[in-house]
Amino acid sequence: MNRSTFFTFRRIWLQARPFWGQIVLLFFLSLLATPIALLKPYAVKLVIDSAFGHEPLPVFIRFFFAEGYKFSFTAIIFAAAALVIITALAENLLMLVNWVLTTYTGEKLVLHFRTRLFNHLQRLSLAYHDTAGTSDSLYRLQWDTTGIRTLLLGNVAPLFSSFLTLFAMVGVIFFINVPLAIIAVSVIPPLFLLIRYSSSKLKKNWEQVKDKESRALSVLQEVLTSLRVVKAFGQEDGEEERFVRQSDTAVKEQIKVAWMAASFYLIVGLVFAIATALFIYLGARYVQQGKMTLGELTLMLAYLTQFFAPLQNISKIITDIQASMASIERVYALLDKEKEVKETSHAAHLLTAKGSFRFQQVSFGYAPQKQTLSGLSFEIRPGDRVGIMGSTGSGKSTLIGLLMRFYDPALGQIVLDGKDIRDYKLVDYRKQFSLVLQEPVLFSTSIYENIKYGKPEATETEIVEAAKAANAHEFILRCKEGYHTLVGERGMQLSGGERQRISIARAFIKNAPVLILDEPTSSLDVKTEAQIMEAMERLMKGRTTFMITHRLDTLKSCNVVLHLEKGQLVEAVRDGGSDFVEEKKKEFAFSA
Ligand SMILES: Nc1ncnc2c1ncn2[C@@H]1O[C@H](COP(=O)(O)OP(=O)(O)OP(=O)(O)O)[C@@H](O)[C@H]1O
Repeated sequence: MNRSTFFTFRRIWLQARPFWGQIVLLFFLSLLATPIALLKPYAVKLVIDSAFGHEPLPVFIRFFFAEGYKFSFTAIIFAAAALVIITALAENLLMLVNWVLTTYTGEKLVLHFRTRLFNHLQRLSLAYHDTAGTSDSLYRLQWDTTGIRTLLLGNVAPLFSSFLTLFAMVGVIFFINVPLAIIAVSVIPPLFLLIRYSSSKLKKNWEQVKDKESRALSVLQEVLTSLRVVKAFGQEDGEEERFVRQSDTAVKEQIKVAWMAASFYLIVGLVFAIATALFIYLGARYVQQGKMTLGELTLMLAYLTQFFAPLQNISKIITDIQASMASIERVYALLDKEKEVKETSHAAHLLTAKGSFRFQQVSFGYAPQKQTLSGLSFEIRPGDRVGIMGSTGSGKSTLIGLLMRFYDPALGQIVLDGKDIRDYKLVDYRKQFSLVLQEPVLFSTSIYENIKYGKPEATETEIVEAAKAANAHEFILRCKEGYHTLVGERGMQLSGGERQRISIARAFIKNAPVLILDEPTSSLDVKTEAQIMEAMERLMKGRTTFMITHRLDTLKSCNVVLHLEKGQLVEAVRDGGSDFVEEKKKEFAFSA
């Protein structure tokens, strides 16, 4: 085991801390399997050597019989039959307890690991998610996390008990016959060399399989979440082909792994067969020469199979461990990704901000070599209504991303109420914002729950008030189940205007001092837009508002206008909104 594998094992063991008790108990239960395995073939030896032959009964069986019955034929075959039943009963009882405890511990272990990853994923920066995409994270969350169950319960615990059974078997067969035992044990060194060689290769292949499978899943996810576009462009067959192509590469990798594992087992089987052949040849000679009884040979042969069983188990488990380790390492690779926006050690609590912002020479780029925003400086007072305009790709959404601390500036600083925003607790800071997007995001639950999302402790009266303020109450009452109507995945069962009104109600109920509006009416018809603008006017009152818009008329209601081009602030106008807009209108008419 190299250093990094050892380190990963240590992390896994620490991760499983709440379940140490159960894991250790499972381990002890598995130890009971060894004496049972040793007792199982003993009944046949009793019948051959003691019932038909003249060997005395072993002490531990003689103990159960009255003096006169110790050597009778009936007593011996009765003892053999009883031994079969008792060992079978013990074996099955053990299996039952093992099964239940393994399922319980395994499911809890995975859930615990999955929750930790989910928690981390939600806090990873948007920059990470934008680059990695959701399906890879989903695959790691759903499939790779199960590696911890397979490793600790399906691999490591059985590995220990297999080793113990192996040692016990070695002891027993050496006790019965030394030369035969040497033949049996001679398979161990070549077997371990083989395991060492193939397990490192298998691990690399398993990593490839996981990677390819996660890519195939990403095609599925992309298509299922964009079905409208796929259907509209009649691309169903094309997408199917893309899915099959991606899945095919995963299948090819799987086949490679299967080939490697199967060839490995083939060689292992061959090694065992050669040892067994030698064993039978020598054993038969010993019986012929009277050096051992037939019962002993039968018992040795049974032990030989039982000696090979843990060895076979060990080789299988060590190769299986590679798959679990590949999965777990993928999970840890995600857990090790630093949350990009971090609080400073002295981050302060913030209850309700006044809402004044200052950008000081702020620069930012998604990639280190390319600046998306450069040297932005401006000042916003509490209650300002800030319109952000600029051509597409000029950096408006990026500016909002920085404002909400989805990203941190590479240079410069953003100050809220006189303090760098990095010096506030992140949770408190984000509570200062309400967000209304062009494409409102709703969750697949009821209208009621979607509004409540803005304030989980809200009462029913507050929810209805918020809906009224958002001009949403009437349409909600017209829905079949009123506030308890389900909105479908991402709110798809509602119209764009209805979704927007719910998202405004959600912003109302949050009652945050800063409001972000990202072109909230640009995808609506004129009548709906008027109703929504009216609700929005109410929402903006008394809050610092940042509004991204391409519409010059919307800018008229703003007292500050920021004009971005190519990541730079080309104009910042205060209290000249109308004149500025008229000027721009002329400019655009001229350039058109
Ligand atoms: N997650 C991202 N990773 C890398 N580059 C990005 C990312 N998001 C945006 N960009 C790039 O940053 C630049 C500014 O994008 P941004 O979305 O801020 O512009 P915008 O002004 O809001 O555009 P639009 O009006 O079209 O929405 C663009 O060149 C864009 O390609």
